[in-house]
Amino acid sequence: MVPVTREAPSAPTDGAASPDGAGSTDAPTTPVRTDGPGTTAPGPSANPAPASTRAIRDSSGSPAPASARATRTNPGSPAPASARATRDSSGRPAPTSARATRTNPGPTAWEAPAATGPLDAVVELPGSKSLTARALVLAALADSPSTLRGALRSRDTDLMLDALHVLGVGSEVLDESGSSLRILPVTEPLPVTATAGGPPQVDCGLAGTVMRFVPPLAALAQRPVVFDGDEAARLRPLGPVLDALAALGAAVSELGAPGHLPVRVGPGSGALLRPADPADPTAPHRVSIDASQSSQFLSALLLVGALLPGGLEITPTGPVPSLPHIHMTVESLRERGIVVDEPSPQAPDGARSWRVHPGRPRGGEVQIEPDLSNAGPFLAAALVAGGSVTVPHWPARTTQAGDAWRELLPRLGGTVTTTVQPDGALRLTAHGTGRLTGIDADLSAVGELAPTVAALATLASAQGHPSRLRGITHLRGHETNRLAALVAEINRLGGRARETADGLEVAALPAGTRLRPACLHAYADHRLATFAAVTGLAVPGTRLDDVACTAKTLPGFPALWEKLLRSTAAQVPGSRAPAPDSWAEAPATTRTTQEAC
Ligand SMILES: O=C(O)C1=C[C@@H](OP(=O)(O)O)[C@@H](O)[C@H](O)C1
Ligand SMILES: C=C(OP(=O)(O)O)C(=O)O
Repeated sequence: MVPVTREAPSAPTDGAASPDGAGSTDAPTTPVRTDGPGTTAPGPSANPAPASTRAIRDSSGSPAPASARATRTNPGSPAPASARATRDSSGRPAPTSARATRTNPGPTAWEAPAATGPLDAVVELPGSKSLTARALVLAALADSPSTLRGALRSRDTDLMLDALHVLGVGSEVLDESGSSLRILPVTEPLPVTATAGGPPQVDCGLAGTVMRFVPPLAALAQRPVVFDGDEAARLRPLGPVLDALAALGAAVSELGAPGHLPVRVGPGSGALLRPADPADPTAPHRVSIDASQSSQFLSALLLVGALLPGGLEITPTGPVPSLPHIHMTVESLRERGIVVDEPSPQAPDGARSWRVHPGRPRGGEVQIEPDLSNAGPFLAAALVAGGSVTVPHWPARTTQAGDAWRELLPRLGGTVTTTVQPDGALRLTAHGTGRLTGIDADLSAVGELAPTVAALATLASAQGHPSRLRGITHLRGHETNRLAALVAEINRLGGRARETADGLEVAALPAGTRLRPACLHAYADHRLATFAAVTGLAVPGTRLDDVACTAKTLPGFPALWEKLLRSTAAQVPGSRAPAPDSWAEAPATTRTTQEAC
């Protein structure tokens, strides 16, 4: 296996490489083996990024120069400022720099509104983060321009768009909301724009999709690209992707802690652009990868596989979490004409291979589904407050993990009904009474739903019901160590939670226990923020140190949540929903307080 190199920390230099490697300064200088597969994300003190590697950021802390983030109608020509407006959490266009920097909690906390009565709400959700990320990457590599409708515009997806611009991809915003986008693709070697002050840089923010899906594209580019992100992103695991790219012949240099951002990835001698076997150009490239820490490692390779001459065969060495996300990747490829062979579901871990046949994804129209994972907190609110919450445009068939809400919510004390819309999609309604039940669930396939499940489990524990969430070891490498964070926040509320080897347990409290209002911590994690919002419904006085981090995947969350709570069935004539003890007397409004957590 070709080693990933670890550089003595220094300001990275540009290394324009021709596909045959001439002129590359991206090649290893001191080949040093770094981490092995299975590395877990170290705690903050275990992973200090060397100060000198931070020199690639500018003095303001903004990782990428503004020019690199400009939306372009074709490579190299900056688009008008209006085309790159994004929305802040209030829905107003945000300055470009707002999405390039980490959310700063600041001195104010958000007062999570408590439920004042049963709900009767319809919530329209923006597009799926995961589908938007895949649609952007595949549109970037397509055989013709693509038009995305219903795309999510959030911090993660805007960073993805910015990253693709660095790789030469063009884009145009087609409507006022920014959710209709035209993407102008590139062919390999991807025309990465040279920059004067060093290698082009990609800011991954805290987006797993950006930090895992884009480095393989840099391995097909004209020159190396440096990837970095938030401090918290430097703790997220990346090593197996780097190992796999290096094994395939890319030039990979770790600039900080082994297996973590920042890294430089380049084409090296261009091995990924040549047949794996010159004697048999139809033979696929082959690689093994340990994807037990994140399904995104496997998705990252699947997304780029068709571009390699002969295609790519990938064999995960062990279990893969979040399998619906792998199906989503495979379906996204197939919808664009790429042939993918999947292993038999019966094949044991370590003996499963995915083969992506060579080809170029088709461009054209793509409609993005609403984000069903982000539907979770809103649907959960019906179980906590009582009443009902409806999400329209729920796809009748989907690969999204969030479809599992249909099965999970009834196990937590709710009921779920659907009606068919004229266009064939569903209107999905969650109904609740305020009475919750605990759950014992293996969430390995749907780990991103765990924080919302944990919020309901916490409230169920105060009604006398224990819960156990299993199969989610990999949540320790999410935006924060979610198992540790959830346990800390549940206990801060007066619950009794503990980490297990592969998840967490929430012990039953005496039925009728009143949880303690507290100022909860988001850890810059959007799903910890929505955990606080859901628990706050039944624990009046709950506050949150950083609601702005919800902009990672759902800009406008506080306003949407406030609107949800205004739609109480109590205000609907004829409503007869029961009034649980936990309802607050205060009206449901979202406020911030000057008091810090
Ligand atoms: O591919 C994707 O879009 C995602 C895959 C999953 O990652 P993990 O397998 O790391 O959990 C999921 O949790 C994440 O929110 C999005
Ligand atoms: C794990 C998540 O995000 P990411 O795509 O950054 O991994 C998530 O959204 O729950």
